[in-house]
Amino acid sequence: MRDARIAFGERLVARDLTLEFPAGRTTCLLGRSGVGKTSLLRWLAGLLPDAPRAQPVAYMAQSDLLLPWLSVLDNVLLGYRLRGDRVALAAAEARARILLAEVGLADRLDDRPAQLSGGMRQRAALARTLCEDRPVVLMDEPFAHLDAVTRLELQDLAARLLAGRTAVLVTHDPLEALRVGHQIRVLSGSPFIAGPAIEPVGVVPRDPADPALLGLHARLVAELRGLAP
Ligand SMILES: Nc1ncnc2c1ncn2[C@@H]1O[C@H](COP(=O)(O)OP(=O)(O)OP(=O)(O)O)[C@@H](O)[C@H]1O
Repeated sequence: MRDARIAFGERLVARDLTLEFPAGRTTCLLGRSGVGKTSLLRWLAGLLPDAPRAQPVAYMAQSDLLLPWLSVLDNVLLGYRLRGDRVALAAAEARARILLAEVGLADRLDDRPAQLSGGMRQRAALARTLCEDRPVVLMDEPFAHLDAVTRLELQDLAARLLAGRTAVLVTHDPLEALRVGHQIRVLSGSPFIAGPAIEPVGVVPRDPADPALLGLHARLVAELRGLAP
């Protein structure tokens, strides 16, 4: 994005914003609550009035946006159903079943979203996003509300499935950014600016016990604590 402006009426979230999201890589966005992370994702998705029309993206919003009257499996396949491509739908169904097994919902395919816990709904939403075969994937706190072990497992899964795609992932967790991000940007200020790109070494998903990661984690936490909310 180049010289972009993000605003809601008088409220200026960002101006003259130039950011690069390397192709085929995952960029993680960190920043205090309210700084403008979701707004940036929505801008990238072409969902804000000032934003240019974007190419089709897979977008995982902060709320799971599952349709209550559809089963878990049908929710994951919703995009394919709406596009009405029967051939793509048949192929996607096999992929959806595998993904739902990988997020631990193999025995919940026929449940309605209301029958799931919050974390399960989030896992279903994650499966739906990853099932959409799109080159650009935008994810807003995809692993919030999950227990620590599930969170690590799904970070691994997402890192594997996002390989080769251009992904932008918003998170509040610096360690998560360090595990799955090829590039990390910290947003701060109002209107916000993005700090320099941090590019941890090693392949993703990185080992959370890697001492180099823990050093960077301490640095990121200190940086975030120093920022005004
Ligand atoms: N639809 C909207 N109308 C008016 N103001 C909005 C709208 N959406 C966001 N804002 C404002 O834009 C600013 C950035 O909000 P945004 O949701 O992008 O922050 P965030 O960094 O994603 O926060 P959080 O981490 O809490 O989700 C906030 O001041 C918010 O009030």
